Amino acid sequence: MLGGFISKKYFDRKRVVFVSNAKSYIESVKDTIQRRDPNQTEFQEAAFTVLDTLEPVLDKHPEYIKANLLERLVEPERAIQFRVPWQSDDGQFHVNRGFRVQFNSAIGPYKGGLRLHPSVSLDVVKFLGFEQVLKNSLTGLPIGGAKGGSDFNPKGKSDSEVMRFCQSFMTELQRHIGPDLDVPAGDIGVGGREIGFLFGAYKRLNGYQNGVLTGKGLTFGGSLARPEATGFGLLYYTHAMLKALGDTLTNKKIKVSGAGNVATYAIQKATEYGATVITCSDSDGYVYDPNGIDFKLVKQIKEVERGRIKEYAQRVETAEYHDGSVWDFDINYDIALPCATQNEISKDQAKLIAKDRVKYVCEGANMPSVPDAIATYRDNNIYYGPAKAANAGGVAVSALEMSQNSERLSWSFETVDNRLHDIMDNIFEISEAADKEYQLNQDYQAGANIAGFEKVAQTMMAQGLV
Ligand SMILES: NC(=O)C1=CN([C@@H]2O[C@H](COP(=O)(O)OP(=O)(O)OC[C@H]3O[C@@H](n4cnc5c(N)ncnc54)[C@H](O)[C@@H]3O)[C@@H](O)[C@H]2O)C=CC1
Ligand SMILES: O=C(O)CCC(=O)C(=O)O
Repeated sequence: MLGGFISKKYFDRKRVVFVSNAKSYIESVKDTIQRRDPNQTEFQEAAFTVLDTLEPVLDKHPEYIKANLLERLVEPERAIQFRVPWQSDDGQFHVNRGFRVQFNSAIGPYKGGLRLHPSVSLDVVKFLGFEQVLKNSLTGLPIGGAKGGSDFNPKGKSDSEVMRFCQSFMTELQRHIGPDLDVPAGDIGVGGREIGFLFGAYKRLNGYQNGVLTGKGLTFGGSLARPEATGFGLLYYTHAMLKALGDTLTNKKIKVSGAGNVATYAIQKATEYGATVITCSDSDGYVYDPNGIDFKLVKQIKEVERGRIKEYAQRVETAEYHDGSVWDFDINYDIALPCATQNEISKDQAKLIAKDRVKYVCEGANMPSVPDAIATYRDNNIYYGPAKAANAGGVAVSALEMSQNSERLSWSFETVDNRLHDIMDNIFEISEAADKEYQLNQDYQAGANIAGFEKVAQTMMAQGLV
């Protein structure tokens, strides 16, 4: 069958690409990405990491090559950039950039978070949007992929400044979103406070449509267990992986990075499983507590007081604070759960993870390990749970929030949490099944990419030239 495509020509504007097989087709798609957006290094990292694992699927489905499916998959359906003017408390006028990348709507309305951080750019939003497409597919729920945000820095801003920014941001974003069109939620720098301000601004312009955002407050359509979902889901996934490998979380020593939404609830659930979380961090430094990090205190300092993690060590006698990255801290432990940000683990830091006898790395943050770090895990027989599988619990419960909004009912915490647990078990199972089907030797990263891709690919094929 594949022979039919040998020497097939694709006419790509002025270039002629000879596609002889799956491998050269993938290389030609990577060339196209590089040629179109040479400076989008984070998007390239996310896209190439996925493309490099799809060769066996294309060998099995040469019709995807004929349909030039990968080139369509890596091109967002729509990328919106807009001006966000706002006024600070001292009366000065400021302008930030807003983005929404609506990446793929094959299997449902666009869905994905909004990030407020100075590093946000079209590149970052595209990498996150691309990851979201396959992640959302893995949840088994009917949601397409998107991401958005702004280079606005919420650090040190007053509540009024954050509110005025959110109102201005939504003044533009509102024309592009809707309960059946595109449903944003939180991400770095966007939690319950920001979603409330964004929802209020949307409502003033369009009336009450509570399915337009997720992560809402419980009094206006939010779901119980959404704040906990990403962190809890990460531990349900990790638990499923360890179980499949004949191991448990009990008495394991865990390093967590970050001290935000994902990290806080990951620490809580890990502790409930009988593990000890010995670290957490922010962008200045990390806390080490051999007795186990108290998630309630982290939440109080970071979410309520909006302070720095340094303050944790000032309040807990057994804890130490150090400037720098938690991944440079040399101590033996069992499991690494990066929950801060992209590319936080370099190749050298991955080597230290291996030296520190870590057996498992499961990602709460999006793309926290650089490609060379992932290769280092593989070389050292460290089992690796990639972000798009391990952190899918947040968006999964967002989709359950959409269901509750549609039926105008609220489910109990237990109902949502049980469904989350089932979804995370299923994500591990389908990733493992793809790993076995394609004989990948316990490569759960490739397994997740393939399982997420197959549903989107089949759907895009069924929908014609989309
Ligand atoms: N909130 C959610 O539901 C989901 C979040 N994620 C991902 O999880 C990660 C964390 O997001 P959230 O917890 O929601 O954000 P957040 O804004 O609540 O917390 C982020 C935390 O990371 C820390 N941080 C930022 N840069 C850092 C660095 N370079 N080193 C150490 N710490 C750093 C911040 O100080 C903050 O404590 C991000 O990669 C996000 O995309 C993934 C899936 C869902
Ligand atoms: O809940 C959502 O829609 C967004 C979650 C998210 O941004 C993510 O999975 O990275």
